[in-house]
Amino acid sequence: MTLRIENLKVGYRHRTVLEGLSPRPVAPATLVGVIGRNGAGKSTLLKTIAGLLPGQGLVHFGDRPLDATQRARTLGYLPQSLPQPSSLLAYETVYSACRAAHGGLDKEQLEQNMESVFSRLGIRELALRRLDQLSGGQRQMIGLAQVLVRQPRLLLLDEPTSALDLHWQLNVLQCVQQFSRELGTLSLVAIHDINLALRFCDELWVLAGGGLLAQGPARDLLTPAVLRTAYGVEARVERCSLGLPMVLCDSAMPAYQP
Ligand SMILES: Nc1ncnc2c1ncn2[C@@H]1O[C@H](COP(=O)(O)OP(=O)(O)OP(=O)(O)O)[C@@H](O)[C@H]1O
Repeated sequence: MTLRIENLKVGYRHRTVLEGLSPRPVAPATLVGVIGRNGAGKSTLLKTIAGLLPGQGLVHFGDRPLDATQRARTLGYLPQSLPQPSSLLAYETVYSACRAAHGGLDKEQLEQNMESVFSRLGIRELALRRLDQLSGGQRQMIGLAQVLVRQPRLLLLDEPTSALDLHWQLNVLQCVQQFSRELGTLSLVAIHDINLALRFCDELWVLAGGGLLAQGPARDLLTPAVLRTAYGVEARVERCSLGLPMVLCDSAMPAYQP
């Protein structure tokens, strides 16, 4: 299903964060990286699409508005905060998320879904550990498992790699990419690591100055001018030995205001 957003305004009671947001429609199975400096509005945008903040404008998924019913059926959202530590086992929290999403499945099917998510993410050894005895990064992986087990058609991930080491950062992006391709899931991922975004995302949305500064294929979009405006940095975009673009930052511009 295609995501269509037109003239979207998002923010808080006394503060508009993004206005006139009209990205080109996004096709199913696309992995979109949402990037921009701190405070650019990445989380606010994802929360609005997730229905946690009111927004003005049009958000359609497929041929229907993304309303509460549609969200309950199609959407998976991972917030920036990690799952709260509790005495529950990791397995139990993922199982509850699975039951909530797929109430009609029998026990065997539910267990198959669970098995598939734990082994895809490579976290089977965490299944029987209590959440309050896991590290921050391990809890972030369990949070992701709680979302992926629902098999959402629209996946919103707010900095899913913020607590992860190099291995797990790659692992998560690889899983999300594979998941998007296999199930046709459309994923929006807010992310700070630009090179990770360039490596895995099909398309980037660059937020800056209260709107969408740029949108396009990840491998062509970023230029020194875009990076200067979006982040206030002097940067180069070079090709690595695989021919993929890589951003190298040289300096931060002093007293930068977008
Ligand atoms: N609850 C709130 N009430 C009022 N303003 C808020 C609230 N939460 C965030 N903001 C403001 O909205 C703007 C966008 O914040 P948001 O969290 O969406 O940015 P972000 O791009 O996700 O940043 P980061 O990369 O730091 O996570 C910021 O100026 C922030 O101060």
